[in-house]
Amino acid sequence: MSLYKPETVQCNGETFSIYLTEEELEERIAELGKELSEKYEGQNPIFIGVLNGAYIFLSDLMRSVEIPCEVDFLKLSSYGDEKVSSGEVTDLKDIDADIEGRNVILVEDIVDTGLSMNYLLDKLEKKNPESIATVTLLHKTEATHHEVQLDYVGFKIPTLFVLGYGLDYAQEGRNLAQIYILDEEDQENE
Ligand SMILES: O=P(O)(O)OC[C@H]1O[C@H](OP(=O)(O)OP(=O)(O)O)[C@H](O)[C@@H]1O
Ligand code: HPA
Repeated sequence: MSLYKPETVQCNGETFSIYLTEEELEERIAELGKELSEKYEGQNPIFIGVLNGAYIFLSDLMRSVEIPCEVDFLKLSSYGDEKVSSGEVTDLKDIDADIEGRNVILVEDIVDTGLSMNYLLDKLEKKNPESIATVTLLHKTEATHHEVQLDYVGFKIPTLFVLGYGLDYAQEGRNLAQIYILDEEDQENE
């Protein structure tokens, strides 16, 4: 299979450079899968992926987990076509599964301001699961100003816009096989 992984990429007129390679992603996701397999042995956890961004990460993460598990999805939006959060979360789809009494693993592609994760935790806790753990591939540590519980973090990253491996800029770029970052100078000039 050939993967789409150029050194730099133009998206909506802006230039992004490679930040995390396919190998780095694979290695870290295998580690996370191993940790989750050990932690949830015998518990049949349910992974809940947050559409759209988390679909590629979730698919790789689940396939690195070596215990019985299930999956469901919900869908939110707060960025629209912009690089900054609108500050409001729009619910676009709820989960179908009944998670009462279940061990839930909530999977995000990125925690930026923390608004979405904070909102999701509140929403899922009301459904009375046995436990909720959170996993995010990327965490913009210095940008997060909402209170969030983060249990498993793939990579801590700077406050710069990123793209690829499920993450978009105005819906483009999700099919890139690696993570790309906007040049710091370009971001500062905005
Ligand atoms: O921590 P925050 O500032 O809330 O940002 C994180 C959220 O932003 C992105 O979703 P987006 O609203 O862009 O929708 P998408 O997943 O469909 O791209 C991402 O997938 C997270 O859900
Ligand atoms: O840096 C980002 N890139 C893509 N989507 C996002 N959603 C929040 N932050 C980001």
